[in-house]
Amino acid sequence: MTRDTDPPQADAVACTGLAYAFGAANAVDGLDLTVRQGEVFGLLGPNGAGKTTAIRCVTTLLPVPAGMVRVFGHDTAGDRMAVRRLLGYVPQQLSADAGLTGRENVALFARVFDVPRRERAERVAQALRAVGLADAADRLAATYSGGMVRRLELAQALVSAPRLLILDEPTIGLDPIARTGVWEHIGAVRAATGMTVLVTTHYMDEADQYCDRVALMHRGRIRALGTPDELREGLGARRRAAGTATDTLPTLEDVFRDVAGSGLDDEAGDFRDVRSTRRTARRVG
Ligand SMILES: Nc1ncnc2c1ncn2[C@@H]1O[C@H](COP(=O)(O)OP(=O)(O)OP(=O)(O)O)[C@@H](O)[C@H]1O
Repeated sequence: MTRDTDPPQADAVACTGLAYAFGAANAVDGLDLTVRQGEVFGLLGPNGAGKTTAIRCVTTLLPVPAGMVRVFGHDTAGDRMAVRRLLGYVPQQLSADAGLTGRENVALFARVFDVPRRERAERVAQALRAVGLADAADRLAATYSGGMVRRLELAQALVSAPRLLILDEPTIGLDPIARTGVWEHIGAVRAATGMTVLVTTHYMDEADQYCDRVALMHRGRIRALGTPDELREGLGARRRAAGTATDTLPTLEDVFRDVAGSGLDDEAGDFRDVRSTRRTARRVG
């Protein structure tokens, strides 16, 4: 599904030399990244790797001080509104209002995203159905479980029929069944619409199972990129060459550790990262 205004064959996301610093700290440090149309792309990396900062540049919520970001060929710097119309974003932070019903929460997003008034009621109902919340639509969000809240936030992002859905740790703090539920609903919408998905996650099993390609980000840059199989086989080959191969094929977590090294345990992340992760986990848990 392309639109007339899109440059032909444009990638869903193309970042070239993207850099973003908070004061003297380079959160994103020369990021080159391409997300192809229609794929589910996983951005992985330890706390503080720069994933959220990069994603916020793609969504236009942060400016792009250095480098370039294009979404379906539209430059985020020059064509901000065109980019915003193309994407749906589920941030780490809570975006649903506990004092509104599920339907009211989604309707609010429909208004903000300029869904035509005549279509709004049906589009809201459609988004709620797509995430399995039709029966709970008229209950206050305060009564929802953590998994239902996350699916409600997904419906909020889907109501504008985005061509690119960006999810920042969509399943953090959820139990395994709720996690599967979130991914199944994403998969069903994707199968119906061909939507592209860019997701960050710390769950390697999810990346392995649901992502077409993954990129491992560390200290502001991409350190490894490929399908989960390619990454595993690549590490296996390096281990064979070094004479350290074992009988079992490496896991994606092994690849992650190989790329991030000791930075995984003690160098990356800070108080802000921990606080943000815990806050998210608490409210959805
Ligand atoms: N508002 C901010 N002010 C100052 N520093 C920030 C801010 N936001 C992020 N940072 C710093 O930028 C770096 C990248 O953070 P970012 O949140 O992008 O990483 P992340 O990979 O998304 O981490 P996590 O997995 O914990 O969400 C970190 O060192 C972080 O401390």
